Amino acid sequence: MAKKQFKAESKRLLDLMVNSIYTHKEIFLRELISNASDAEDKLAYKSLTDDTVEVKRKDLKITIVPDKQMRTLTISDNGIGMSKEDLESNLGTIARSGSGQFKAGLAEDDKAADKIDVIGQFGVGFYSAFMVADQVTVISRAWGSEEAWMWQSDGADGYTVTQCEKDAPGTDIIMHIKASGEDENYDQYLETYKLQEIIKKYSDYIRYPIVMEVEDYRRKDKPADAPEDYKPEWETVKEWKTLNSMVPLWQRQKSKVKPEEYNAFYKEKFGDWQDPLAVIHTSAEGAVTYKAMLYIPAQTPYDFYTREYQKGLQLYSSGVLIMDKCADLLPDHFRFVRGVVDSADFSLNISREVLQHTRQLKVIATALEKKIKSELLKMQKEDREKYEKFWAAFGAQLKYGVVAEYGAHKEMLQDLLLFWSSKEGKNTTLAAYQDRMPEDQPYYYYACGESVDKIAKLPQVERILDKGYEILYCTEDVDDFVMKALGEVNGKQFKSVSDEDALPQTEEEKKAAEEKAEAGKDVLEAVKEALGDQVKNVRVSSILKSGACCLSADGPVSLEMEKYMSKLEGSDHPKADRVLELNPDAAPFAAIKKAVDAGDKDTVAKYAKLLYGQSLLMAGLPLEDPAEYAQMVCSLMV
Ligand SMILES: Nc1ncnc2c1ncn2[C@@H]1O[C@H](COP(=O)(O)OP(=O)(O)OP(=O)(O)O)[C@@H](O)[C@H]1O
Repeated sequence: MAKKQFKAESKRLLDLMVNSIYTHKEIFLRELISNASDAEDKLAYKSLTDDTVEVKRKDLKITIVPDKQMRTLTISDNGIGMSKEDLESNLGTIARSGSGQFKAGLAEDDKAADKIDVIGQFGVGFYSAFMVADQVTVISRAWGSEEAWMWQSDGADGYTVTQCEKDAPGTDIIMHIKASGEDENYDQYLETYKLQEIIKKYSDYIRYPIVMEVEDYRRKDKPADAPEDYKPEWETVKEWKTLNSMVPLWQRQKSKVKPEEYNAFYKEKFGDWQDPLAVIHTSAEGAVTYKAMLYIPAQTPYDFYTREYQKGLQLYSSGVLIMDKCADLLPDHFRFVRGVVDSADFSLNISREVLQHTRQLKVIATALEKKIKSELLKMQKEDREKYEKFWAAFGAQLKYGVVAEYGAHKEMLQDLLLFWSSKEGKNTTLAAYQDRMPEDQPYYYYACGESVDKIAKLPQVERILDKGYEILYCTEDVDDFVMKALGEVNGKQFKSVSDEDALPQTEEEKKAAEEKAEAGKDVLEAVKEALGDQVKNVRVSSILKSGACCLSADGPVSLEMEKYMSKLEGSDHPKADRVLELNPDAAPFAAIKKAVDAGDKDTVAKYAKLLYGQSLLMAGLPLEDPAEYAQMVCSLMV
């Protein structure tokens, strides 16, 4: 059976193209400039491969001319140009890419091909002109030909091609800009400031100069014979200006870029007024070829810990901006990193606004994550002061990273963490803590609280310190979760000093504790009865040394977790099972015992509430009835 060809309703197809592919109308300029750059590239390639073509790369340029009176915007190049046939086949057939064919025709070992970077591939970009123009005229003269041709279309009723005059080879794209309406301001595409802005945004790294005549308001030179009361005069001058930077910093050799250049680029591009803490300039060749320039900022952006903050790296393909914040390139724990990634290998979708396949992205993201980690580790080892600055700005983010996804990233992050060390009186890494551990120390110890000072005074801290063991003082809400998520590092587990089994007990110690618990049973029961449901249990403490009491929790929810969750939105948060721990060797225990033995229930209740209140305060939790507590304390004084 004979195969039939698909037919396309070209008018509808064009309409679809113009109205459905792109999200932003301003993209038309990026597309036409990319085409002009491709045309220059093809001519540059020709000059490298054909001795008869004498074109100097430095003479190649792209010119932008807005004309408000005529309502036209003209984009001209002095590149390869198009013959009548080229115009008909390239601009008359939607989705036919002369540039794509050109690229496909280059041999792999073609040395001259390395010097060019053709962008076009889909054969649709040109038609984006109809998003902003109601008529497009293309005047083109192919290189080496004397003839020039004019292609013209209003986008709806096909196109015409007629012969015309053109002085030199190259192409002029003349767009007649649509009239502005209520919904859309087309006039802006005739304003030089807007055109400059769009070019800077999307086409800053096009490798040929993009020039436009712009107005500048300047102070006139002071005349030599100016009178004493001379007032400065201003004038408006028109001058041709190159709008794009051309060579992106990240394409330059690392050794040739000065630190000031890196810093200036960062500040301008990412709107920070402080120099970054570190720059990572890296490239890779192989499965995916890319160049990246990443920065670690010195300060926390004001919205960093809010939902408004968007993570991501700028993504370029062959010097053209594709995405401003590509989130897939950064894991959440490194969301503070700013920077750019450039690769010609991305599978772009037809609008060049998103990427089609994420495989290349994944490869790059994984490599960058490792790079960022090793850069931070290097900073931690070689410039601790700087690292402390980094930690103050973004340490919490790394901790959230440890907790996220059930601890899936803990191995990536654990070496980067810092905690306050009871021994050092400053921040320590886990590795340094482990190096200092006495041989018999069974765990990494940590204690949570509001501040280092307050934690140091917690009664449950005492016996661990007395053993000569170091404690990590944790002052952030998330810390308890971090320790639970870390679980075990280098064969040692994390233990809260408030855990009953924080210090392993010998059989004798266990027996002695059981005996004490048995001996104090009537006190424990009386205190529990007095406190009722406020506590789940009252027990003889094995975590106190000289302190009289403290609060701890049984079960999976710790007091710190309860505090953390109570700050989250919503009302139904899990509560810790509170346990009041009493020290049978401390004087208050004996005082309660006396009251119990005397059958003085009121005094027992008062003492129980006092000890419970103290324990709540030390744990950083609110008293349930502060007035009653104050009264009870006062009553002790009279
Ligand atoms: N200024 C120009 N000079 C020479 N040829 C051009 C010019 N503009 C467009 N062309 C030709 O027209 C073809 C179609 O252009 P169009 O912008 O529609 O697609 P493309 O650039 O090939 O691909 P993409 O859709 O990926 O941008 C190009 O491939 C190129 O051959």
